[in-house]
Amino acid sequence: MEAETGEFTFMNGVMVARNALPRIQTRGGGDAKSKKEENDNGMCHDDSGPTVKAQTIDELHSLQRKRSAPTTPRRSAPTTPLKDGSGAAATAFATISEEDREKIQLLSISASLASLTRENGPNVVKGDPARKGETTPKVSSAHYHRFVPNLNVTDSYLKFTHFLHNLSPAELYEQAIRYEKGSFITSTGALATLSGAKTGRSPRDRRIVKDDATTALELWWGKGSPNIEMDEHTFLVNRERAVDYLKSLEKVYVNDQFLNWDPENRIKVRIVSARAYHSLFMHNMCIRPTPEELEDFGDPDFTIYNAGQFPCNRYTHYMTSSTSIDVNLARREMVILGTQYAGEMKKGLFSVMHYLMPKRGILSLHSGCNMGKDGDVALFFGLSGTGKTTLSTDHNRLLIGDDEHCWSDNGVSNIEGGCYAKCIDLSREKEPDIWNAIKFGTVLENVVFDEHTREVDYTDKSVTENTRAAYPIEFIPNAKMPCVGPHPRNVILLACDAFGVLPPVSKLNLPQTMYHFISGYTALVAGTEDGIKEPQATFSACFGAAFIMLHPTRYAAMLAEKMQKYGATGWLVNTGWSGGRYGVGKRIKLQYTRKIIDAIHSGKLLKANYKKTDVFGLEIPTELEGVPSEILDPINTWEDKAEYREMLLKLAGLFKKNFEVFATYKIGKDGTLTDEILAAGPNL
Ligand SMILES: Nc1ncnc2c1ncn2[C@@H]1O[C@H](COP(=O)(O)OP(=O)(O)O)[C@@H](O)[C@H]1O
Ligand SMILES: C=C(OP(=O)(O)O)C(=O)O
Ligand SMILES: [Ca+2]
Ligand SMILES: [Mn+2]
Repeated sequence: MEAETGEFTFMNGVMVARNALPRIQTRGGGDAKSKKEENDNGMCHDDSGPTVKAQTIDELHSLQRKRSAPTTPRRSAPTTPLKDGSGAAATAFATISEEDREKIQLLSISASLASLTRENGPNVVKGDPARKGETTPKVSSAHYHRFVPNLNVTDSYLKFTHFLHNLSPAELYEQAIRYEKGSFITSTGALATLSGAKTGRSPRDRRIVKDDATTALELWWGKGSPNIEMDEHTFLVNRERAVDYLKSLEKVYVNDQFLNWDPENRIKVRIVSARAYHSLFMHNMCIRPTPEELEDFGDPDFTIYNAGQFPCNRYTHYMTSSTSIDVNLARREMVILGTQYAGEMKKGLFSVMHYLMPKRGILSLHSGCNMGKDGDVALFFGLSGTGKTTLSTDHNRLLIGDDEHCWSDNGVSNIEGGCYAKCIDLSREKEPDIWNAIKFGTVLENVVFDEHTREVDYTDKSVTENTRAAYPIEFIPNAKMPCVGPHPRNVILLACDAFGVLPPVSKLNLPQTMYHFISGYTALVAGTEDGIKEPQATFSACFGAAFIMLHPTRYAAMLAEKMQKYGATGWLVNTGWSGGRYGVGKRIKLQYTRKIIDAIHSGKLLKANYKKTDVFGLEIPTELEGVPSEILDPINTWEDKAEYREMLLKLAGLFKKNFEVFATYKIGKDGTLTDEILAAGPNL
């Protein structure tokens, strides 16, 4: 069989075997030429199915994508007045046309990208420059606000800036995979990305504009404050640098979204960024507008310029590294240079909320939040890695949010629209809801995966220990939508005590709750290398000193007032070590911590028998269902009791020392709470 050797040739466009085997007969058999309905040119053809409705390849491709339908039914403005003269009134009522809406959006985005020293906003065009024919008609900003020809024209003035506005996750996947190195789809459909050299926040590079008028007086400055100052001029230098960088690119991503599920206190945010990864991250983390809300978005209340791939200029005043995260409250803008860590955007906006909300009498909280079926709400405060995300994600309760909340007279509301979970050592068994949330749409930062199967190895720390997953809150099956709830019943303060001396759970009175809230203690282990490392105590006021804008006592006073008013109970939960310090003991089993949390929620723990510990004076339960009784008092778990005592006193001393700076401040209007709070600390 010659044909099987693959020797074919073309002859007058017809493929024949070289040694000219008899022609293969077409379906139907017999003499083809005798059948009228078949071609008579002697060529094979395939008429087995219906044909496509396109004449060309381009046409075929254009058939594939359907234009997103306008979501709001629009009343079109009548072109001619109606006979009864109602035409004018009808025109006034009519919503604006699609075209005008588009122009308003273009102008708003052009204004966001405007240089402050040169021409007005740049010429912007919506769509991907790589996909010609899919962009909207180019609209020059000159059409709108430059009636006099500007002779002082630069090259950037001549350039059109393409922007991709609120792309869908699918579109952002395509962008990331096509244009950003290190972007891959994992076996469960998540988008694996790399955040670059920075895999965590850079608090020492975070600067806030200090002006003479308001911020100098209002904000917390000086010792202990996270707010490192910068002047307005330097901010503008960095802003110009970021904007120029963004405009020099082929295209930028623009996200228009919301913060805060409380409709009365919702903030409109715009994020301009250079990477699809950043756009998808914020799509997941902020509240996603409905198509209708997006059409009526208008101008944002706050704008982030994320030029993280580009460094700041070290010759610029105040700059101490190539990274700078700058917040200007008066301009309602934030600039990011020299770091691509996406958490910087999320936590930057949180800082802004820590300023805006208290001004309205609303308390902003660095806490997770969930709610039982009966409407009992719990807050979970704690520094990074203490368990806010893990413990607020509870299969038996409704998740309101994992990290940032507001507590107003109406109850609690989540600031965000998504969660940002740590994934180091993540397991399906221990944290099934987070595990299952890592699917299509989720951003997976800095994880390591099998190059072929794309299965993620959550134990691998090759890139960083701070591996993360960012997903929309709806990816958690029992998310509470909308993410709001009534006033909290329990306020749980989480500490990961690597000294191993704090009890797994203590019931706190109000002054104790305030003492521990202001202290904001946790102890993690410095360094991730092998070998035993000394635990490092961290005190971060309000469990979020890195994000608060006002003096800690301002938030503490509001928390005390609200807890008192609504009768919430405070708890201190140690999610850290038991049976010895880090290196000797072990981290308390997540299973036990969950039992403790369950008993707090159900109200059972409130009714338990308690005894008081010495030094810290904490009320600890003697028994708790599902938890071995001996671990409830940490001294039982230490082999060497003298060593325990030594460690306990050491930690107590660190608490005392940390609190010294707060001793001079008064809390509450008459300051009555202050003495009680001071007395609520450890006794040495
Ligand atoms: N007993 C425990 N309680 C809470 N978390 C624990 C416990 N033991 C281990 N962990 C792990 O500690 C980490 C807590 O991190 P996370 O919940 O993301 O903290 P946060 O949201 O406060 O930054 C998770 O990786 C979790 O699996
Ligand atoms: C995103 C962060 O928060 P957390 O670790 O509390 O989840 C962070 O600190 O960068
Ligand atoms: Ca949503
Ligand atoms: Mn978290």
